Amino acid sequence: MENGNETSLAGLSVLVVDDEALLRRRLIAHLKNLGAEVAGAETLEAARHKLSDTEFDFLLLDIHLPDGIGLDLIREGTVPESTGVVVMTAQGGVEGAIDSIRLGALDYLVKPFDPGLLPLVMRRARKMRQSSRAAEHERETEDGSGFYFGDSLAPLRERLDKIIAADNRLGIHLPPVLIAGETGSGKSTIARWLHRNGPRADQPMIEVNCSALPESLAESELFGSEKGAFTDARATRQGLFEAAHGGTLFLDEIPSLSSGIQAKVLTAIEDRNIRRIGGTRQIEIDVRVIAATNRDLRVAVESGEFREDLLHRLDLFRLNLPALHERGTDILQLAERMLQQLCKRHRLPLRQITEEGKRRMLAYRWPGNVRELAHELERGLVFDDAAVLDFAHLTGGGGQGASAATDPGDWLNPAYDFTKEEFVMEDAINRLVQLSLKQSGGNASQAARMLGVTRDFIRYRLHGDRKEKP
Ligand SMILES: Nc1ncnc2c1ncn2[C@@H]1O[C@H](COP(=O)(O)OP(=O)(O)OP(=O)(O)O)[C@@H](O)[C@H]1O
Repeated sequence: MENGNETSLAGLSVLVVDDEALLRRRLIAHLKNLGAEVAGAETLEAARHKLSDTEFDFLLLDIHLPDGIGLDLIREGTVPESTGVVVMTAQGGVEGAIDSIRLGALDYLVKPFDPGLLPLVMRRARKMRQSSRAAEHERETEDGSGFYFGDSLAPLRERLDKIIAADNRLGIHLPPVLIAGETGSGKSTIARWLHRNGPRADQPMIEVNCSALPESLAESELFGSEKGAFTDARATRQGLFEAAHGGTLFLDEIPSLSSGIQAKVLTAIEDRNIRRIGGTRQIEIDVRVIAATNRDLRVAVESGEFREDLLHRLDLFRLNLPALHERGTDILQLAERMLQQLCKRHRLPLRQITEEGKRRMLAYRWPGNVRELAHELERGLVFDDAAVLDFAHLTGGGGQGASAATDPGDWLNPAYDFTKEEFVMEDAINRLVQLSLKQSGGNASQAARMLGVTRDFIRYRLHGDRKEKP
């Protein structure tokens, strides 16, 4: 499907839902051989679980399942709009196939079929999706994929639309995009949104968590290796830049890459070609790089952890995602939408959040951002029997808790009650450091001067989870 290889499904994820174990295994093995990431489910219920955890590019769906009709997954809205559905029907089941097309399935296959047809069917289905995408994009108010923008992310949405318009004009050699935001604020989700709503939606998007990539493997993973390049290189291996050719490569936590690899990434972006380890040939690539970071890259440049030249190259289109606690009352709308989805997933009646609960949610710092909100809601739903959610435990402080001061000045307020608020000195220091960095525009030296501490102190506080204090 990319790199001119008509049958490759590299970069695509597929869920195969069929209760016939043999056929399911055969399809899974075949799709895996073609490079796809594949999961299987034998019942509707198992499919619901998989679909609620992962967003698949394709759903290969049998119509008759032991616990119901496969099409129910589309009817009940369990299948996200971004997932292309291809229905598998038994001979004579054409009516079901027609029903499924009416419901929005992209294609159908009559059993028994040759699994070799799958790449062709998927390519055709993706083409159909692409042509309806422009209209879909127009229709989307918030976001068809469940991403909630709200008022606070309206400027971000505008910026995304501008990037997509520029991408549509350019077609090839799309400039890199940098997404900055605290952990759990939605960087990966926005990267996927951009890919799915842009002109490369029918091409692969490959996601790499750079912090999980051991340094020894990073180069071969990203750029590939020729046979014999090193002891274990028994065959030529394509790197992820090549695998993402024509599509998007998402480099999450990009500052985790070593300086040497950062330099290679810069060359790949600038020269639009790569060289595999042990290879002499330059291989042309057309990859849109989206990089994400939860760190202030200017601070990382100052401390020598990030290459300034790469920052300049990436910083052309920057998307800053605000922390959840900066999103005002949007947090309540987001929580309500997530609650609806969770209740549906756990088959629970819809629960309301009390006024007090809302107040607590607005006051809380949410250090884990939207991810933490999702966990809190799920915890409340699954472990609390109460008919309403009031988030009483959020007042417990717990270091980064709700009722701690919302700005450091509160600690100096005579009304501030240290016995009730469970004041945590570490938290206070970290927040002072964050505040000074914010006011100095991320300049660690200036922030250090403001607080009367050394620059190292700021640095160690920023990366305290990875390095010891001085
Ligand atoms: N605006 C949003 N609307 C709906 N869901 C969201 C939104 N933002 C984030 N989420 C959800 O919050 C969770 C965390 O988002 P995501 O993984 O994109 O964050 P991240 O910034 O990439 O995190 P990390 O820094 O840890 O990589 C995901 O489950 C995502 O679906």
